[in-house]
Amino acid sequence: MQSLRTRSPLSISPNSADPAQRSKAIHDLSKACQDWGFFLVINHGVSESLMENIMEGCYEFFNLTDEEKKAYEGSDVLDPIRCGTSFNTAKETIFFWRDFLKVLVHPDFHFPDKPKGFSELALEYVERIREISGELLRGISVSLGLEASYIHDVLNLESGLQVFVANLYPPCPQPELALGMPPHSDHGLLNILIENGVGGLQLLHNAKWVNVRAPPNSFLVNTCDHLEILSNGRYKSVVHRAVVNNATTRLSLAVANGPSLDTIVRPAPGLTDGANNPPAYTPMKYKEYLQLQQGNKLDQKSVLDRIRLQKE
Ligand SMILES: O=C(O)CCC(=O)C(=O)O
Ligand SMILES: [Fe+2]
Repeated sequence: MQSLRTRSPLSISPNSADPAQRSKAIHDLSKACQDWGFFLVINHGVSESLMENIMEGCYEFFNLTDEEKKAYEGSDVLDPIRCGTSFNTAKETIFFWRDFLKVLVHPDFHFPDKPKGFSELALEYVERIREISGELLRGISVSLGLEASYIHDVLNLESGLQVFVANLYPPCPQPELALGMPPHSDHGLLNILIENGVGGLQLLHNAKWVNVRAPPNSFLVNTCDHLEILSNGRYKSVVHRAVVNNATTRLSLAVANGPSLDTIVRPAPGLTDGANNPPAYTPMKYKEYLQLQQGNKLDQKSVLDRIRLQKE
């Protein structure tokens, strides 16, 4: 797997003092986005203890009683706090071997008030993730030949949507008959994931499933549908899934970073030209896209396929 071994995400900042290091990092970033759509960020400056404590908070949340968790169930896909099983049990006939907690944490911060202290930790964690995501998106803008602040400005990241998603996959007696999460791509711009050292994530690369691990203290980042739209298909979102095992509980924590809900997203005009490279996706408001994806069965890249203009 491609790994982005920068000294810190800051070293890809266009304002970095060392131009050679900066251009190497941007080149690596561009290659990682094009070749794999998944990469590791190490030496990112987020403390080990914050990463451990936030995972611990997730375990404790899932260990609350069913009664306590019921208060956070939610009903609408845009409810600020939702927890449950599978992905969307209203639409699925076969459920997935997964418990989840999904919380909207930006532009307004929401969070369950239990377990004690979890909310304060989460606030600190998602702020750090937003800094890393913002820095990576500056590098990605430059790698696409755009102004460093292009993605931030055009997609209104000042009020960008950030979603905290904890996934718990308990041991499954017949793992070969079940999936934790079905093949899908993610809706936003960049997802940033950590896990508890138990494998299970797989990505589709050249029509084969490849196992992916996020080593301790690293972030596993993947490019999502709205980066594919904005880059007019240059950086594709990658289909991935979670498999389960019969021995150990797996916990993953993904933070989704996307445009603001009211932004209409379209391919960057600077990356299209009339005849040779016309816009390949219909503009759509991010909120509508999200409602379509979260309100249905999770199915490969089905929502992106609906707005694709040139069929692949
Ligand atoms: O658990 C995992 O590793 C995958 C989670 C995931 O794909 C997601 O939350 O979108
Ligand atoms: Fe995902």
